[in-house]
Amino acid sequence: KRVAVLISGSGTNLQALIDHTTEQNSNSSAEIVLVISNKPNVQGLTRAEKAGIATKVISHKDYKSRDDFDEALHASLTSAGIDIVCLAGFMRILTGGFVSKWHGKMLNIHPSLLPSFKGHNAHEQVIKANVRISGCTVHFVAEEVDGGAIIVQESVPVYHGDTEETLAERVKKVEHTAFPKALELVASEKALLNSDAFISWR
Ligand SMILES: Nc1nc2ccc(CNc3ccc(C(=O)NCCCC(=O)O)cc3)cc2c(=O)[nH]1
Ligand SMILES: N[C@@H]1O[C@H](COP(=O)(O)O)[C@@H](O)[C@H]1O
Repeated sequence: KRVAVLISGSGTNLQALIDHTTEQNSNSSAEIVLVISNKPNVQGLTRAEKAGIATKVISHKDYKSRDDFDEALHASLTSAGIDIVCLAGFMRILTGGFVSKWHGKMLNIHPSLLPSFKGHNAHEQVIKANVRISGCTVHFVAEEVDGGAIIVQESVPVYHGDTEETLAERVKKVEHTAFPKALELVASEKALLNSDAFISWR
């Protein structure tokens, strides 16, 4: 399956996906052929270039509306013959129109155990809630932000005195195994999204 990864920043999850799909004995069903960032000069673009993967910057600032931005995104993905889209630290909310075109073909990684702690400040919410376990969730992207069907989750302990930084670092380690695992399940069609809430497992 031809995979595009959408990023906005450092791209450590992108790197984990690259390492997994290019490792010989992973015989992965997925091949990353395109990386798109909505921000220029981010480290994730350098990671893609080093791996010989095509890159593109589509800045939301160049578009009048969210719909226009999403349409440009969709055009790039379809012209590259993309089968699966991975959001890896991509920080733009996508319109329902775009999401529906990629139903069951678009994955996102979120740094909490959904459905708890949705939104862009998950670690802050986790620390404030004084929970003792956190982790990451890879889910299909639905119109409701962070509300899509869950594919893979991995947990980590939360320690007293943890800061957002110490927690983020511990969570990122398991993100880098969870995302490749989820991509493999979807690319090999072991995990299929039938309705927005349910996944069928083959
Ligand atoms: N429709 C849909 N689209 C998404 C886009 C990105 C992400 C990644 N996780 C994200 C979760 C939250 C945000 C957020 O609130 N950012 C601040 C507002 C930025 C903006 O104005 O766009 C961004 C990405 C998930 C989703 C999703 O679950 N559903
Ligand atoms: N979606 C969230 O944004 C961060 C992206 O980090 P990176 O993959 O760009 O290093 C990760 O923590 C991920 O959970």
